[in-house]
Parts: sequence; structure tokens; C-alpha cells
Amino acid sequence: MGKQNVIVPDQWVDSMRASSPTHAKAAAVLSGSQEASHDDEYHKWVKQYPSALSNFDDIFAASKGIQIVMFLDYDGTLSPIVDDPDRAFMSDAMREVVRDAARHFPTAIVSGRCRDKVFSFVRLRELYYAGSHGMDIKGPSKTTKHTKAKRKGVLFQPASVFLPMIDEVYKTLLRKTELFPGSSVENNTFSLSVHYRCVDDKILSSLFEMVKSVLEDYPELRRTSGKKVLEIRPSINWDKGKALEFLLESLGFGDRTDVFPVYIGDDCTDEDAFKVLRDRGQGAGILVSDIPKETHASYSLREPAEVKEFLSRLVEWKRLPSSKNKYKDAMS
Ligand SMILES: O=P(O)(O)OC[C@H]1O[C@H](O[C@H]2O[C@H](CO)[C@@H](O)[C@H](O)[C@H]2O)[C@H](O)[C@@H](O)[C@@H]1O
Repeated sequence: MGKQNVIVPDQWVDSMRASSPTHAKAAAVLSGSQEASHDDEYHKWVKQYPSALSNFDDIFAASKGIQIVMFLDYDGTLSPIVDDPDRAFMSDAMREVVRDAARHFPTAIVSGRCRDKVFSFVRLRELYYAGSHGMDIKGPSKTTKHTKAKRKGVLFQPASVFLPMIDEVYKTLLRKTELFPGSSVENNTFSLSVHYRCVDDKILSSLFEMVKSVLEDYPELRRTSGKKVLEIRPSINWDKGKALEFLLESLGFGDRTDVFPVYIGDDCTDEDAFKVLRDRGQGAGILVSDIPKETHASYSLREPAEVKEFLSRLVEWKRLPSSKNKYKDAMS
């Protein structure tokens, strides 16, 4: 705790614009040749981060004899990105396939959202939930073959001491964002999101400048960025990667080599989890993106519809009788 924020507004604007898929796409459709060059770039990129669907067998060939554990981000992964954060619903078909996956593998949702909010979208009691970028972790409220009674309830809240501060900053930002049409502040309990998807480009710099000046009074908080959102959170050494490690530990797989964690996410904050998997040399990180991006993930999927297809293929593959599945015998 206590690292000073060093934030330069111009850099904010650049990084915010870079993290905006709509800007990237809009630029790419300006002309036919630009569109073609966007496709070329994507094809080059996807060779480096191959499709998790086209490489499905290869991914799971590497998981011989070990337990798969699923980690799923929410926005942009299970639900498409929409203008109104309160209406980022997942489809019933997606819910069904996540439910099926959780029957076979321990499954966790790891989100920047407040835990209750993401639960209200997903509505599956058999899952683990790590809300507020992993700072609020709770076990399943429904027992499955993967859960043990003692793992129910809240498991970990490393940022509780920051609650009054986060609430104070929320109230300040709520008041100050009124001057910026299209902006909104979302209270994610242990973190805040300042949304600017619907803010006119002309006033973006002043919005970022306003947030920066509010944060100057709170050196204990830091800013990260997502898709057209500024995220404000405690400067503690905790993120989605740490949450992934914590959950593996809780499930009894902390030091084990016979586990294959699969993490699927679309945003900058998911990179911490991809990096953990790379550093452990375990499992597969899958980035959801239809534009080239630097990432610690190993594979890619273009959009939530492909995530659904991937999950449903995983469930089907798990259900296949061993005789029809060349890798199945070796799997848990
Ligand atoms: O970790 P995640 O589950 O991906 O949450 C990250 C942020 O997601 C939400 O914002 C994003 O999705 C919205 C709905 O599609 C969209 O309007 C917004 O522009 C995106 O940034 C959520 O509202 C944030 O609080 C999360 O931090």
C-alpha cells in the first residue's frame, strides 16, 4: 500500500484510446485498403496466438492425466460489450454451457465487477466468484462434486480496510462526473469504474484530468484501464492473477503439477492471470479479441460466441466415451 500514482493526462488519453476496440475498428473500416491491412495484421497476430478452437486437441493433449480448472472473465468474455454496463446480460445459451462446464470442472468467474453484480448476471450457485478484480472471493453456495462444505462462504477479502475510502471517492466522483455527459461511475465495492464509452472525445481529456485530480488526494489508490473505463482500486499487491493462484490453492491444487487451469478473458486486467499461467508453465491463457493486442495469453478466441463454442466443445469432449477420445483415458 502507499505507492504514489504518477499519472500524466496525455498518456491516459493515449492509453485509453488504444484500449478502445471501437476506435480501433472504426479506424480499420475507413477504407477498403485499411480494412485489408487490418485483416493482414490479424492473420499475422493469430499465428502467434492461435485460435483455441482450431487448436482444441493440441491444448488438451497437453493436459494428460490432470484436472482442468476453468477461470472465466465476465464482460467481453461471457457477455458482449454494450454501452450500458447495467445491461451486459449473458445469453441463456451461454449460461447453460457454463453450467455444463461447472458439472465437469471446478469453475470460477473472475471479474472487475462487484461480486453481487456479476452473480446477478451469471446466476449459477455452483461457481466460485472473484469480484472487484479478485479482491472479493466467495465459494459456491451450491454443493457440487468439486466443492467441499468448508469452502463455502466468503473466502478472501484482502482490501476490506479500503471500503470507507472507496466509498468516499465514489461519492466524489458521482458528483463530479455529472459535469461530463455520457460518463458514469460504477461502485464495484472494492474498486470503482469510471465509464466513458458514451462520452464525447472532445471532453475526454478534461474527464481524465478530473479523475486524476481526485486521485491526487488518495495515494493509496491506483488507476488501471479497461475497455473505455478507468478502474480505481487499492494499491495492494492483489489482482486477477493472485486470485487465480488463491483459488487453485483453495481447491487443493496450489503446489500440484497435475492441474490444468484454463483462463479466458478479454481485457488488460486479465493479463495478470495470463502471466501467472505463463510463469507457472501450466494450463492455457486464452485472450478474447478480434484485434491484434500484446498479451501474455497463449491462444485466442475472437468473441463471446467463440467462447461459448469452445466451452461447449470442452463439455462434449469430456462426455465422449474414452474409445472415441484419444486423450480421454489420460484425463481426470
Ligand atoms: O473483469 P470484467 O468482468 O471484464 O469487468 C471489467 C469491466 O467490465 C464492465 O465494463 C465493460 O463492459 C461494459 C458492458 O459491456 C461496457 O459498457 C464498458 O465500456 C466496459 O468497460 C464493468 O461495467 C466494469 O465495472 C468492469 O470493471
